[in-house]
Amino acid sequence: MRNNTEPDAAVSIRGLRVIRGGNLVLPHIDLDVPRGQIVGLLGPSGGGKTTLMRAIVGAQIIAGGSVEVFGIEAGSPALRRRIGYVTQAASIYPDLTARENLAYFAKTVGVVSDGVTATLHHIGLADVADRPVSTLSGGQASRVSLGAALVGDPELLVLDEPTVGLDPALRRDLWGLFHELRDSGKTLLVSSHVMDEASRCDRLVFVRDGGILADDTFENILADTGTDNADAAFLALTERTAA
Ligand SMILES: Nc1ncnc2c1ncn2[C@@H]1O[C@H](COP(=O)(O)OP(=O)(O)OP(=O)(O)O)[C@@H](O)[C@H]1O
Repeated sequence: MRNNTEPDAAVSIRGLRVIRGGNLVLPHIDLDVPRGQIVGLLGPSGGGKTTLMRAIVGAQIIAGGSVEVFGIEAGSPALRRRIGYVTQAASIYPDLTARENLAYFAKTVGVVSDGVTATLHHIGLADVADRPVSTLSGGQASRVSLGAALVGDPELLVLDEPTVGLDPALRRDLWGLFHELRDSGKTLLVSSHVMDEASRCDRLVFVRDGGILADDTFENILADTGTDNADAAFLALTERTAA
C-alpha cells in the first residue's frame, strides 16, 4: 500500500547503465513513470525495451545508476507483491488449468483462493477456467499469463509485448482491460513494437538503440514533430537525433 512519504512517480530511473553479454545495451537512461497511467514503451526490436523492464522489476544486473519503484530500490523483497511482470515468453504451465495456474501464482504471493476466482472473472476466463491452458486459444493463454501477474493485486504492472500475435479484436479487448486496470488506480508499463498502439497509452516513451528518443504524451510528440502518426513521429525523432 502507498504511504504518504512515497514519491509521485511509480518508477524513477537515474543514470541507468546496463551491460549484457559484454555489450553496453543501455548507456544512460533517465525516466520517471507517473502513477496511475498507462505508459507505452515503444520502439523497434532490440532497442532495449525488455532490458529496461527487467531493470525495473529487479531481474537485471545493472552496471550503474539507480532504479526505484515506489521509492524503493528495484529488486527489493518489499516490492515483490507490488509489481506484476509478464514476460514475452509464457511463464504459465500448459498442462494445468487456468484456475490451477492462478492458484499456483496466488500461493507464491500469499493470496487466498477468493482472489483467484475474482481474477478469472476480471480477465474474462471464468467460462474456461477449468480447461488445461494447452487447450486454450493464444489470446486466452496470454490472458492467463496476465492473470498470473494480476492475482496478487499489484500496483504496478510491467507487460512485455502483451498483445504480440493477437488478432485485432483480442488486442482491442486486452487494451480495454488495461484501461480498466488504469482506471482502478494501477500503473501500467506496456511495451510494443506496434506503433499504432501509441494512441491507447496516456504517455509514450520511444526507445531506440538503448536510448530514449521521446518521453511525453502522444499529442505533444505529434505536435513537436509536426507529424500525424506514431511511425512518422518516431522516424522524425530518429532523424533529429542523428542530425
Ligand atoms: N543475454 C544477452 N546477451 C547479450 N546481449 C543481449 C542479451 N539480451 C539482449 N541483448 C541485446 O540487448 C539489446 C536490447 O535487447 P532487448 O531485448 O532489451 O530489446 P527489445 O527492445 O526488448 O527487443 P525485443 O522486443 O526484440 O525483445 C539488443 O541489442 C540485444 O541484442
